[in-house]
Order: sequence, then structure tokens, then C-alpha cells
Amino acid sequence: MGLLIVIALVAIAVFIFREIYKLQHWKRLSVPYDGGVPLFGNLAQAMLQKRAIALIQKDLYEKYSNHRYFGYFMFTCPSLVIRDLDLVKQICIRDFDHFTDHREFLPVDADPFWNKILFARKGRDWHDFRKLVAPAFTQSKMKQMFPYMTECADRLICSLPESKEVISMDIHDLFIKVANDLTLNLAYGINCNSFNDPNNQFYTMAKNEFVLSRIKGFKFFGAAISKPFANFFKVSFFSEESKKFYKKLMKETLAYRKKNDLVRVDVLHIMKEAQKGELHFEKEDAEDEKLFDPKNMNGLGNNHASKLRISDEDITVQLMGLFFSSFDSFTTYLCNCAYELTLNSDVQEKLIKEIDQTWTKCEGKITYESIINMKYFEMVCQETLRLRSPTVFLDRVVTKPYTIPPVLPHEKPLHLKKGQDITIPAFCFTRDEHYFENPEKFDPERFSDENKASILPQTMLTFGLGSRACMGSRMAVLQTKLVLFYFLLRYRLVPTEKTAIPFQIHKSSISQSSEHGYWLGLRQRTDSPHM
Ligand code: HEM
Repeated sequence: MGLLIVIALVAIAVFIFREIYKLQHWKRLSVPYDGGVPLFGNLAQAMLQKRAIALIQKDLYEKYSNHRYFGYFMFTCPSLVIRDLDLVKQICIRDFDHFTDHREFLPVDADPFWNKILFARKGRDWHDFRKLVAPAFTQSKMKQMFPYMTECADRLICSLPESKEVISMDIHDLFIKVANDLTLNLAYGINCNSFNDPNNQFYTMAKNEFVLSRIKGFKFFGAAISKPFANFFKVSFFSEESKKFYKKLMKETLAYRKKNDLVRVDVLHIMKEAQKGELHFEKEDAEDEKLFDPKNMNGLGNNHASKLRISDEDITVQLMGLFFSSFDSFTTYLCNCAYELTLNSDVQEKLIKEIDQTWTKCEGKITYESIINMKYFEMVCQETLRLRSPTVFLDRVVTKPYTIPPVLPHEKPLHLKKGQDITIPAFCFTRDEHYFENPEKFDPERFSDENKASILPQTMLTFGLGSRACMGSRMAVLQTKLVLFYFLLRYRLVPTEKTAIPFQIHKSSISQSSEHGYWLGLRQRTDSPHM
């Protein structure tokens, strides 16, 4: 017993010493930094739910306004925060081969399944996998899937209740059902109406699995501060039950298609094409090819022959990732856009006018081109991506040693070792007056033809930058437009007593969602050309 106590005390002492030593990381590298407490680093206020991570980063970003970078602690992990836009470009694009990976969210030993998702893959394995699936979300594929998206969005919005009164609701509840039904349709070709039948197995499973709960948050915090904790408790991103559910769903869908000789171009079909090595860029996807294709790495370039094959498990996890993105980032984006339209009725009216005109011009038969060519809609979506982007920061890990040469008089060469964590504070750039005048104002005119040239691409990082940028950005924006299109054809959004004004960023979320939900009013339109 006595020996056990001694061992425990020694282990605790070693742990504390390591934590204190880690907190000196930036001092040893002569990088400016702002303290941090053991275990929580600079995020203690976020853990106590007193200040959102976005705002903690913004405080530091403003404090170090004379620096191109500064140090901070993401829990126990020392991370270099990049303030300078040229450095952002260097890291994400020019010298990308030194920064090819994301930080490890869950160790492979704890959760091998999660580590098969493209986002979590590393180095050469990531490169080869991305190359195989890159043509999956291009313009030509979106066009092929467009009729399903339209039909689904229209059907869902049409099944909302009729009412002469303003309907007050948390629009997040509504959009999460939309996200479920749209994703199920796009991924597996399954039609489902979660408004009419909120207890259907697909929605129940997805809601339990993809809406992050406090318990999951606690598990992930444990994993973030201690790899042994993650490995010991086998902390995993998805539950065993949901893995089984989605594996079975895939198997049954494929069997049904085979039996009935059915071909449907959806994400499952496209992934199966990639598995057979039959997925390629189309001629019209030249722009996407530049965007989605990963860059050559470590000089191996295109001559490297990949032996990588896509397994059924790989497909299952990518489809679950699609659900997660839809439930999390896509729904937040949609809610934030609806919120800003509610508060900015002049913008909403202008958009409704454009929607009505488009509907009338197409005689109710909406096409891909008609949505893409709506200029004001694009401006509204871009401004939402700026002011209310779900993405608060990007992350990278140094995968090959790198030196940041000095530029400012007070700087020395900064040698970054392999494994050094990097944070790119996307939220802070969108709130910086150097880049956006009156940054807290929702103003789609920033993205008009006359004004948009002055916006620096590195300040708009919702979907990331460079070879690791989001592959679903086109799909996310297209779906957002379609849902809002059909929604605003039938309803106007108005504030109610319960609408949280001003917007407060959720204090325990890593994305920019609202602390007090999205209580908005829906007023049925009497002037709609849809009637
Ligand atoms: C509004 C919704 C979305 C937002 C804000 C978003 C944001 C992001 C961000 C910030 C990244 C990391 C980029 C980087 O580090 O440079 C990312 C990666 C990724 N996203 Fe999205 N995403 C959204 C929706 C989607 C959807 C719907 C899909 C699926 C079709 C998707 C698929 C991916 C994939 C596969 C990656 C990993 C790319 C790689 O590592 O090579 N995303 N996303």
C-alpha cells in the first residue's frame, strides 16, 4: 500500500513537472506569449464557460498586434498563432509540404476508425486518399446531384405548418431536420421527412450521434490533455452502435441497387466509383481540379505510384463525416445566415426580390445555373461566411522542420521542430479593422462586383486554405442557398421577443454558434409567386 502511494505521488509529481515545463515552451523559444494555467493553458475561461474560444483568441490577437505570431496554449498543447497573412499563405500554400497535417484529434490506437476520415489522415496516406476522392464534390457532380437536392429542399419546406400568425421557433431544430433529410438523400438516396416523422430511426440515430453532447465534450477534453487517457479509455469519435448502423445502411442500399439494377449518382455511388478507380475529373472541372487536387509532397510528386485502395469501411466513415459536417458546420452556417437576415430586414427584402424574380423567370423549375447566377444571394452568403463563419480557427502541424526568417526588427529566426502545433485564427481576421471596415456590421455590399477585389483571400478562411481546404464547400453553400431559397419563397423571418440580440458566441463551442439558440419568427408570405 505504502509503495503504491509513493508510486502515485511520484507519477503526480512527474506530471506536474511536465506541465510546468511545457508552459515554458514559448519562453524557451523567445516567442511572446500570455501565460496559461496547467492542463487548461489559455482556455481556462472557455472551460469555465466564461468566454468563447473565438474571443479568447481575439483578445490575444489584439494584444500582440505588433507581432507576426505569438504563442498560446491550447489546453496542454503549445500552439503558434499566426497573425500575419503572408505567413498564413506560406504555411497553407507555398511551403505546404512542411505543414501537411492537422493536429491529432484522437490517437490511432484509441480510434482507428476516426483516423480513416480524410480530415484526420496524415502525410502520404492523406495525399493519396485525397487524390482518389478529389473529383467527388466538383461542379459536374454537384450538377448531377442538384435535382435530388432541389426536390428534397422543396418537399421539406412545403411540409412546414400553415399559419396566419407568426410562428416562433428555434430554427436550429428545423434546420437540423433539414440537414438530416438532405444528407440522407444525397448520401444514400433515401427519402425521409423528419418534420412529419421526427421519431424515424435515421433522424434519431443521427441526432444522438452527430450533435455533440457534454459527455462527448468531456471525453474529448480528456483526450486532448492526455494521449494515455485517450488510449486507455479507447475514446472514440463515433459510437459502436452508429458505426454498425451506417455500415448496415450502406450494405443494404448497395444490395437493393444491385437487385433492382439501379444507378443513382449520389455520394455513395461516387465513392464506389472511387473504390473501383473509376472516378475522374470531368473537362468542366478544371478549376476544381486545381482546388481539390492535393499538391505534390516531399518531391515525390505525381510519379509516386499509390498502392492505396478504398475499403468499404473507408466509405462508411467518409459518409459519417459528411453527416457530421452537415449537423455541425452546415447547420450552424444555415442558422447564422437566417439569423442575420432576420435582423437585417432590408437585406432580406432585397434577397426575397431576387428569389421571386428567379422563381418567375424559371417558371418554378429551378436549375443549378439559376441558383449560381443569383448575384445578391452570393453576396449574402459570402458576408455570412465572413461575419458568422462557423470556423473559428484552422490548425496545422509542422511535419518537416521549418524556420520562419526574421522580418520585423525585434524578430530572430524561429526554428520550428517537427510536431509543433500551429493555429490560424480565422475568426480574428474577419474582425480586424485593417481588413474589414466596421467589421461587426453585416454588409453584403462588401462582396459586390465593385468592392470584392479589395478582400484578401487569406482573411476568408471558413473553408480553409490550400491543399487541405474543405472538399464540401461547394456542396455546403449550394445546399444553404437551396434551403433558404425555398424557405424565403414561403416565409419572412422576423425577430420575436425570444430572439437573442445581440448575437453571443456560444461559450463552450469551438464553432461560432449562438449561445442562446436561434429563436426566430416565421411569417407566412401572402405575396409569394410560389402560391
Ligand atoms: C458550412 C459547412 C462547412 C464548413 C464551415 C467546413 C469547414 C471545413 C474546414 C475549416 C476544413 C479544414 C480546412 C483546412 O484546414 O484548410 C474542412 C475540411 C474538410 N471538409 Fe468541410 N466544412 C463544411 C462542410 C463540409 C461538407 C458538407 C463536407 C462533405 C461533403 C465537407 C468535407 C470536408 C473534408 C473531406 C475535409 C478534409 C479535407 C482534407 O483534409 O483534405 N465539409 N472543412
